[in-house]
Amino acid sequence: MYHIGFGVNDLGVSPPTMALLSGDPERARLIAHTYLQDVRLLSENRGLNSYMGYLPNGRPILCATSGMGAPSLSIVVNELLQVGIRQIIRVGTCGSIQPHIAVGSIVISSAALCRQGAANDIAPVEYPAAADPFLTVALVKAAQELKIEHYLGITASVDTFFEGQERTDSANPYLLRSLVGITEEYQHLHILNYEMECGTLFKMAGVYQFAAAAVCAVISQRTVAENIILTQKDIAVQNAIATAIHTAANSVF
Ligand SMILES: O=P(O)(O)O[C@H]1O[C@H](CO)[C@@H](O)[C@H]1O
Ligand SMILES: O=c1cc[nH]c(=O)[nH]1
Repeated sequence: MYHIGFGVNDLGVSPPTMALLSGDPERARLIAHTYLQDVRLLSENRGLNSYMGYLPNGRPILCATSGMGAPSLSIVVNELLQVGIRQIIRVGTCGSIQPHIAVGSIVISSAALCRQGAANDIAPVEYPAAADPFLTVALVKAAQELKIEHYLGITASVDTFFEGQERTDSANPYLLRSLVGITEEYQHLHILNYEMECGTLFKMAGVYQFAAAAVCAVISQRTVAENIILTQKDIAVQNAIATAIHTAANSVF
């Protein structure tokens, strides 16, 4: 495959059908090398690092990189489907927009408000961006079993980290009028968090007919400040990874 840098022939006689998909290539590497056995690097093409390995129960699984944002994710997901992947769990990071959702916890997305241009090339704007219910319940069950603080609800997926998430402490302090107050509006709509991939992933799942779910580590608390809390990022990410791995290891998907 041109972008992900590997093909079905690189996946052996019993190829994986599930992928854990991270925006950050370093997270894909961390998941593979911390939790999987017999790990093999498949490709580092364009920084879209992909690894294949085995869960303790012998199940093969892929750890792949989406890159940041929906255009890159849409290419990677399309190619992953072409090599036989049928279940994708996004293991991401996000910013909480609700006061009770603290940094360090995780958000499991039931659906997404999809404000993403790439998704409009794949499905009408009104098309639902819904997570797979079975995979999502499995994530919740995993977080419960691991006693990880978790929240289930709607995620806002947008195309920009700064303007689209109403950040003004950046190179561009001037927001479009249509974006001023959008976070408060989303709070009233009971949206839990901001990130940049789930909406397009979920719409692709509906159109391409595969199962998608997402668990994101909360690394900023937007009711308090705009910045990322680096001191708690590692624990938050570990919580999201552990939840995804527990789900993959205990599910029959
Ligand atoms: O940590 P990842 O998975 O990249 O996810 C989040 O982090 C990036 C922005 O910092 C965006 O991709 C956003 O969705
Ligand atoms: O605030 C945040 C944190 C991570 N990723 C996002 O998109 N936003």
